[in-house]
Amino acid sequence: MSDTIKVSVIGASGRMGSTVCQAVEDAPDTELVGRYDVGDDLGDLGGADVVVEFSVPDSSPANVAYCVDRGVSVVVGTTGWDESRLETLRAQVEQAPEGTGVLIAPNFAIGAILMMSFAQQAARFYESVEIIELHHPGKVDAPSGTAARTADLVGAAREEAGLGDVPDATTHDPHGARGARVHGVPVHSVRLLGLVAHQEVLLGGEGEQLTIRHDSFDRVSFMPGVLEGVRNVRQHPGVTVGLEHYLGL
Ligand SMILES: NC(=O)C1=CN([C@@H]2O[C@H](COP(=O)(O)OP(=O)(O)OC[C@H]3O[C@@H](n4cnc5c(N)ncnc54)[C@H](O)[C@@H]3O)[C@@H](O)[C@H]2O)C=CC1
Ligand SMILES: O=C(O)C1=N[C@H](C(=O)O)C[C@H](O)C1
Repeated sequence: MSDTIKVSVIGASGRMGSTVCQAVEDAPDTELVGRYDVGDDLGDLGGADVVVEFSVPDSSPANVAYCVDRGVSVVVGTTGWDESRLETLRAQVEQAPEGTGVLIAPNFAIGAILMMSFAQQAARFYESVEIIELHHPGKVDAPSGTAARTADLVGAAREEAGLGDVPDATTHDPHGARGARVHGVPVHSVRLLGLVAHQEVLLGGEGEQLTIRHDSFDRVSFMPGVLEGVRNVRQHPGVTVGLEHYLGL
């Protein structure tokens, strides 16, 4: 392997993809060799060592499979990777050339990764928990991948601690005002002009509340994490979910 990592970006015209192209061009140890967006022939992926994929939930699995089939490791930021999609991907990676790695990260911002970890740690101490995620109105998926992952981590920690359902007397909710339930955790999605990506985890106990909040004010907040993924994905063969596994968290 040479020192410079050749990187192609799929979804390169999008909000995230274009920011990633700039970050790859600016970093001293990466070279941008391909930009692909909807309708483009992925061809030989520009001869990339690593592909970064930020497209849409319904297209991401096919894009990632294309790379994996060719033994090209992928850093995936696109959301929507539920357990059944992950299972299919794991089977594809098993058939791929040895050493192929895929990193699927619902959120690359260090603060968001810490927020999820803190929420997971705190979950067993509180009877009540709710998640509020707030994003720009251009976002196509709800709840956010970060909120879904946080709810999974918190829900699993609650189960392990023997906590039951969150206390909630609601019996009449004709408009769905109590939000969605993900792994038993109420999740509320806000879409508002001016926002980028924000989340609060509210934990409530008798006479107290703990609020864990993270804000991404700019998409540059995701770039150190994306580059960390690019630099390390080939040393992590197979499928890894969450950048925390590369950070020793
Ligand atoms: N993991 C993370 O840290 C973050 C993840 N995201 C996720 O990244 C994804 C993209 O977000 P944005 O950039 O804001 O969306 P966007 O809508 O600005 O960009 C998506 C791009 O993908 C392209 N595209 C659509 N279908 C395609 C296909 N079949 N092949 C190649 N390109 C295709 C679109 O033309 C567009 O240019 C979303 O799933 C979002 O939730 C967003 C921010 C951070
Ligand atoms: O679409 C976005 O913008 C974001 N998507 C990811 C998600 O769904 O969690 C990460 C971050 O919240 C920004």
